[in-house]
Amino acid sequence: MSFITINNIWQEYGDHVVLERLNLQVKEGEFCSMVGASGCGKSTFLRLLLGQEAPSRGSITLDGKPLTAEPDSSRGVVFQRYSVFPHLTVLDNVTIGIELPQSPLFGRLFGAKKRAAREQAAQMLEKVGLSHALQKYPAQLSGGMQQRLAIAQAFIMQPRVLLLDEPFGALDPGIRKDMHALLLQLWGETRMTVFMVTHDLSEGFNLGTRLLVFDKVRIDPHAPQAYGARITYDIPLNETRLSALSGTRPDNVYALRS
Ligand SMILES: Nc1ncnc2c1ncn2[C@@H]1O[C@H](COP(=O)(O)OP(=O)(O)OP(=O)(O)O)[C@@H](O)[C@H]1O
Repeated sequence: MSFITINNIWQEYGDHVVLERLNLQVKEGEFCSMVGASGCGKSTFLRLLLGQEAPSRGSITLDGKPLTAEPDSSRGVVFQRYSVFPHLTVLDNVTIGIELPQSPLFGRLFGAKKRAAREQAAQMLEKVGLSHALQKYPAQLSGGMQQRLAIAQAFIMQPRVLLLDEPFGALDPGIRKDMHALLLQLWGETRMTVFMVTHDLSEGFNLGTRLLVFDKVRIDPHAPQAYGARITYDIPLNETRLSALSGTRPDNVYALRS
């Protein structure tokens, strides 16, 4: 059964058609890698999935219901350059991701619950290689470390849908490999549905269970903005990996098993 259904969506800004006739059905737990030429609308598509923008035409449904206008905790996101909370330490930046859903009113936990949340956050930060920087502030971190902090922040929330916009682009190759392994591990454990934009084809092929290629099929040389991109290829990948995910997604899993 389709979890996310994209029904003939178009996105236009004035007379600039960015996306046209996009149709897609995604089952829960799929990992969609998305590639395409620069400027063809991949990030725009992510914003539509996030609910940050509404499509000019067409509809998106999640679990059979229209996407809510405002992003909520069911959808987590990592942009290529993510802004973490500058006034919070590394540890607090991740702990708050556990605190907010459990204490929406105060945004804070106390006592034993707070200690457990900090412990989980510290474990996640260890997985992204930041255990030595728990008490630092984002401004004291390198760009790659800030990006890993952003990744830890998104992963700890374990959203139902994880939207990744070139999340590993700024990382060194060795660290990128570690992050790939971590993402696949968390995806396997939580059955998140993942949409990941990448410019690195091998990354797209290696991680995804599906590769979506965005491209224009119609081009008017006199009016380059008259036609938008659509999904021109939809290639199944790593199918055994998807079928290995059995059962239903556990609710409220904040503890990460290693
Ligand atoms: N709010 C907006 N208003 C006007 N034009 C926009 C808006 N948002 C995006 N665009 C245009 O839509 C086109 C697609 O942009 P988008 O960032 O989605 O592409 P992309 O495929 O993610 O590119 P890249 O791979 O370089 O990140 C661009 O030409 C951009 O200028």
